[in-house]
Amino acid sequence: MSLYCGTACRRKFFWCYRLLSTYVTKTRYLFELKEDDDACKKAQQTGAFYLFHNLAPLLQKSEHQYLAPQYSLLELERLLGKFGQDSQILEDSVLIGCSEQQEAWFALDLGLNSSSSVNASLQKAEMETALQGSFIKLTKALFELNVKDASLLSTAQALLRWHDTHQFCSRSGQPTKKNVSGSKRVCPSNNIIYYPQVAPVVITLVSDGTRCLLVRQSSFPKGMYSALAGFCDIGESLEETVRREIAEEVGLEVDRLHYSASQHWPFPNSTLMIACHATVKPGQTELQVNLRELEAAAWFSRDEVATVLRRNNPSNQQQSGAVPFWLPPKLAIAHQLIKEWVEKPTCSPLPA
Ligand SMILES: NC(=O)C1=CN([C@@H]2O[C@H](COP(=O)(O)OP(=O)(O)OC[C@H]3O[C@@H](n4cnc5c(N)ncnc54)[C@H](O)[C@@H]3O)[C@@H](O)[C@H]2O)C=CC1
Ligand SMILES: [Mg+2]
Repeated sequence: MSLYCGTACRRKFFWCYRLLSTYVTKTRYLFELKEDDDACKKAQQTGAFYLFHNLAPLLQKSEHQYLAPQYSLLELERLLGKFGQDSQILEDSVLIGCSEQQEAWFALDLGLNSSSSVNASLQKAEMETALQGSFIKLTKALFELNVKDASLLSTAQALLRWHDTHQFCSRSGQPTKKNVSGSKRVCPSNNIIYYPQVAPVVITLVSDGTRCLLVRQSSFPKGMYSALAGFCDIGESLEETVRREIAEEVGLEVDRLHYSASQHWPFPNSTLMIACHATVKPGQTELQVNLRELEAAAWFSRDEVATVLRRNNPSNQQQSGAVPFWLPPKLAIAHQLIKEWVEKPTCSPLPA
């Protein structure tokens, strides 16, 4: 189908098309690969593969950061052959994106118990030697990856985990079958389609106008404080979740709130973090911390938070002993929310 609406406006639309073409073409190519098994199999022939072992990505350490190596199908088949593994395991790979030149990117886990391969779990140490890298937990590696790799590997891990934990139909109990791209699983006995799940979570930086509220869960790394987060309950709007979570966890009522940004977050499962700023009424700031949810919550001044942001490295702080807390790393949306508040403390909010 033509992308132009007619000869008269061809020139004008040519410019629009030229401006959008890379992104639109890439998006439509990925859509085709998700829907069409044959096209996706073909794309694997020229595609690149990222490797995992039990959900830990294969990484190579360069001077200052981790790099995620890519392998061609041919390289992968050779490697599998070397380990006496048949290439059926490739059926477990999932599509995670593509380059601007339409080179499709896939992820494959060599350590999970595969449904399609007899001898699925390959020896981790032997693989690492052959691949000249290490399978490193994403929780450890994420913050030392560049933004592109961090995002790709987060997506890959979430998708691989979802397939690993959703291999059976919850209605019939029969094994479900993954399509080639991994965008869905289907139960052959009743045709129920299962799509990868994402849980919406709101993360809110609460302010009383001059201070912001930071909280700690006992599961956080020592000394780290963050914005207040919570899963959306079924039936709730985003605004309702923000109001409920703030009331539940610290006993405050939201006066105004506004949306800031969102982020896919792979821990502990796939969540969509929806980041907001909220204000409470001045004079209604007394905290009643729910100790079943939080270990601590406190108000911090803009100066205190700005100081910690400037030197946000827990080991430095422990050495100097000068700053009692630290904040989530740059890649986390909590960091962006806090930074936004420090830089623009009086952005115009909407009523909740
Ligand atoms: N990217 C970032 O900057 C940050 C991300 N987070 C993420 O936000 C998420 C939610 O924060 P929490 O305060 O723990 O949520 P929360 O305040 O809703 O409490 C967690 C509890 O909610 C219940 N729950 C309801 N629906 C759930 C679901 N779909 N999955 C798991 N538990 C569910 C469970 O009982 C669980 O123990 C966490 O997974 C955390 O990793 C938290 C802070 C910063
Ligand atoms: Mg919470």
